[in-house]
Amino acid sequence: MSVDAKIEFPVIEFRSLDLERGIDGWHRLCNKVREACETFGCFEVVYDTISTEVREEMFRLMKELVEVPVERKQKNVLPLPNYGWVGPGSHVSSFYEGFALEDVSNYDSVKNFAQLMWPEGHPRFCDIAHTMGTQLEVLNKLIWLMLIDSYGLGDDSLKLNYITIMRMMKYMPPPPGENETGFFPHTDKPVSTLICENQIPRLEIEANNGQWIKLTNLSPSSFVFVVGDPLMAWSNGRLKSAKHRVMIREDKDRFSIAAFVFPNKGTIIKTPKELIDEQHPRVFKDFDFMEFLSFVFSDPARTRDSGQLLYEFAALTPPVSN
Ligand SMILES: O=C(O)CCC(=O)C(=O)O
Ligand SMILES: [Fe+2]
Repeated sequence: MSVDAKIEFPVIEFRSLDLERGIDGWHRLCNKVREACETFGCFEVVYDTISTEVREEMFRLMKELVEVPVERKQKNVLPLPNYGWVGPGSHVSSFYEGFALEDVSNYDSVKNFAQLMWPEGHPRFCDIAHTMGTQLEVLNKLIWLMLIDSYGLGDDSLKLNYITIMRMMKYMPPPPGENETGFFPHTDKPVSTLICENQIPRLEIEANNGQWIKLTNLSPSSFVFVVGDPLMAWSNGRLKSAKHRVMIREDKDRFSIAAFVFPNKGTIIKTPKELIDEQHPRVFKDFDFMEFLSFVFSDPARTRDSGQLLYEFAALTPPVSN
């Protein structure tokens, strides 16, 4: 993929013949995924199990979604702060609009969302959003499994009860001649995220040297996997939560979809003991995910650069080696 100044952003192809646990191809993928997540905190995954037809249809339906009256959009409220409908001119940016579909792999939950937006119902939206959301959940699980295998851990070491929240976003073009922040720089607070866009490349990732890498050439079958703060904590700081942002330019509307892994109430984020030793002393305390979210969304923490919030909330100083 083409990137700014010679930093090679990882592109990993998930061919179905390599996706059998234990075979050589699987181990090669595990190592690549781990290396990408340790170096960049994210990578481009080429995954054609989610068909381009479903994906394109989803973006077409999102164009219908943004046309529903504001009174209906306002009904998209989630119990989590800052999730739910966020209209243009919010804290995110003047040019952003986002909806949140809670528990997207659960058909009834998708139906409830559709009923709020289209009181007469919208079976096509339900089918496509549920299919896409469920497939994104499967892809995320696959990537987690690769991370577990690459560290030689047991299956239970990253076993959480969670839901997948699918955020559907639109970025409007800024005034002519201007380059604008569509989504401010941040690390994700859910455990991990998969992002895709309607072929309008505007996502940027911060590399270790502080340089922003523009993801300009994602394939139509690609998704961007992003390590969130809790996954970084789980891995004892080996995996990096990637700072990312969306920079928009005057031309077309950009639509994107992000599938976030949200642990259920009461979930404790805990580093497996196998990832702690003399060389890798424990960096973060165990913490309750919801308490971390409350911290993040409490003032004044929310207004600060989010790249440091995990450290402020959970870092052990000094790190401990047992
Ligand atoms: O729209 C995008 O590509 C990214 C959105 C994002 O980073 C987020 O919702 O956390
Ligand atoms: Fe994000």
